[in-house]
Amino acid sequence: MSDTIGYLGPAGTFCEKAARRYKGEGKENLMPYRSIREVFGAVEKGDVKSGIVPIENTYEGAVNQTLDLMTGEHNVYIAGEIIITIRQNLLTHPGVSKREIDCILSHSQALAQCREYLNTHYTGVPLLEVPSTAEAARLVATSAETWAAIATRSAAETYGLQILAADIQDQFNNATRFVVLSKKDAGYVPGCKTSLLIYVLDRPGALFKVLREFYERNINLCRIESRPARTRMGDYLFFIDIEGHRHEDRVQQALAGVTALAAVVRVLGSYPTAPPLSEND
Ligand SMILES: O=C(O)C(=O)C[C@]1(C(=O)O)C=C[C@@H](O)C=C1
Repeated sequence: MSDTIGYLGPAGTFCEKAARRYKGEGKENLMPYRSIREVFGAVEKGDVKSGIVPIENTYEGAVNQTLDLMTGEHNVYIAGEIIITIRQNLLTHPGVSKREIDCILSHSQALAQCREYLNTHYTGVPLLEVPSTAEAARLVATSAETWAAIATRSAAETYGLQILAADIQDQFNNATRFVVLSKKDAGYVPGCKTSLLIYVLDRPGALFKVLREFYERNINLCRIESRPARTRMGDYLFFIDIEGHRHEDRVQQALAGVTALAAVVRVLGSYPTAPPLSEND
């Protein structure tokens, strides 16, 4: 296992780029997995020391599969995060022209981030969701000449494809936040955040009272996201990120208050807040 990092592969994904960036170029020992679920499983089984998975994008929002896996019994924690700029490219076999393309493959998030571009330039061309951008590139390289992939520049090099169109994402400052999964979260350092999973019974003011526990202790909420509780329509789980480490007194007091109010409170992890995107990222 050593210090291997599992990531959503194959080689050439944005997840791989995030893993290399997080550990520092040349220092990483990476292991690709076919799905986000397999990365969770590898961390839980101890096959890898940590794993990196995408959790939200500035344009398309949450990576729902990651959130849903966080609610499962995987017994892994968030121990870190990193944000990288996402530049999507349209890749084809060398020599293929725009009018020859009859199917475009990519990860659902990548297709969504290029929705307007595709509607404008490839109206009516079938879109095919696959587990990652690099898997899309690999499939194009080994399949029909007239397929195209939305993927990274490094995937073009890895799979011998041309970049027919670069930077096709609809939003220029497109970025994705990735979280680092581990069997334990990070120890206290200044500048941490804590991710929580909270389930409250459907009562007037229930969520307000939970949020008030943070407000009254001057704890800033930096994210709140809901996902279906998969019980009945209108029942939700809340993913809340707060500033502060779970070992800080004010956070512990707030969590004690929330625990008295909510049906479920799970600390997903405390970890250092990612540095802001660099200009030349
Ligand atoms: O498919 C990849 O290359 C990934 O790293 C996954 C992923 C995602 O799930 O959001 C990461 C960044 C991009 O937003 C597109 C896809």
